[in-house]
Amino acid sequence: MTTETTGTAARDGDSRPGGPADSPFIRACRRRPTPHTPVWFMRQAGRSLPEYREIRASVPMLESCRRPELVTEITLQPVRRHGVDAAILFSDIVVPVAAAGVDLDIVPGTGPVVAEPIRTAADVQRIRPITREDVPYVDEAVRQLVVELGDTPLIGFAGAPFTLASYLVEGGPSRTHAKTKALMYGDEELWHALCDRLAEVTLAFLRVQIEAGVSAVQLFDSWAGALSEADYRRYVLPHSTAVLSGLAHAGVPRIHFGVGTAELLGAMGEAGADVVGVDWRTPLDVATGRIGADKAVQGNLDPCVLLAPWPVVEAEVRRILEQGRAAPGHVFNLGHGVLPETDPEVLTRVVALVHELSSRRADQG
Ligand SMILES: Cc1c2[nH]c(c1CCC(=O)O)Cc1[nH]c(c(CCC(=O)O)c1C)Cc1[nH]c(c(CCC(=O)O)c1C)Cc1[nH]c(c(CCC(=O)O)c1C)C2
Repeated sequence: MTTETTGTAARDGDSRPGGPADSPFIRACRRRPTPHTPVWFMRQAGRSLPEYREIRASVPMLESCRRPELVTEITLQPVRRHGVDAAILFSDIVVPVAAAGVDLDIVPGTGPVVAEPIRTAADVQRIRPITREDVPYVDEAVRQLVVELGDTPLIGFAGAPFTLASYLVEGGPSRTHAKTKALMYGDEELWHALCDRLAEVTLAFLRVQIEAGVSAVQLFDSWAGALSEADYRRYVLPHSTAVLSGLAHAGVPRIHFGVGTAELLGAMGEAGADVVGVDWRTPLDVATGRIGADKAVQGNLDPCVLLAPWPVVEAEVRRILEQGRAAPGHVFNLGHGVLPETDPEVLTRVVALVHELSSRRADQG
């Protein structure tokens, strides 16, 4: 496939049988009928896979995100092993922020750690706007992957302004997001300036991935569930809307995900999503009632259930498929990322089970 044919305009009308745009995953995102319920797993590339641990043993996390040949290999691993319906680019939400000039590292066993946290207007100015030249390795990896994946769609992603702001203001992972909220409530102008800048970086990063050929994008606002709906609407929604509505004409479905967001599901849909990710706390039929019939849902198996005996896993998969029927489109996934201690064979079995149960139902009409 040439560069021209992977462009947005071509993909928009590209629903030729067999192409990624006609895959069960993209069809479900667009609320079209599918031969089976598509399934992929957040954090499907990662420490649950021995082949991933082997590659990463000698390469630090951020460096592995900057080496296209490693990104390609790691992204493909779960597709080969599990037969999932979509690949997700191997990267991290802090990759574009590092490219924007923020000094940070991803520390094993901890996560992102920022050398000098962002807490003043001058700090915000240290976050530069980015272009493709700042993330050439992402552009290159996506182009390689689109060729390697053939008919399997590739999901691009980025962190949403609130979740990124939390790492930048706290300086690292936080349970309470206390410093972030103190800044948000204490200096609303500075808060919005920070989120404006992060929305700009995020939008640019997603556009690079779309130009390079990803078939869908997911905006991770993992920690938005820390806020009330009123505060979410006031402090966060405008910025996530700037990102998602900025991609309204990009021709790819937009997935919006967070954890603990039962009260925010309606607002997260309003931000301009085609698909809303739901964690395990809200049944998919209830979630659909909150999100509305004009959006698909993604989720929502509790990642901890994968550590239980198989009959428990099987019963939960059946329940979620059943409740997912209330939605106009359902992408099966976990409610959050795969835990490192998960047996990868269980993931493979879940993919087969989702396909088997849902295609039997499709056969019956
Ligand atoms: C595999 C991995 C990643 N990031 C980190 C790791 C662990 C590094 C290691 O192997 O040591 C550090 C890494 N990066 C981050 C964390 C979380 C730290 C915390 O608890 O705050 C860790 C351990 C921050 C991060 N990073 C990400 C999020 C949003 C998703 C989520 O909520 O889990 C968040 C919050 C996105 C992310 N990060 C990653 C992906 C890969 C694609 C896939 O899903 O297969 C994705 C989508 C990759």
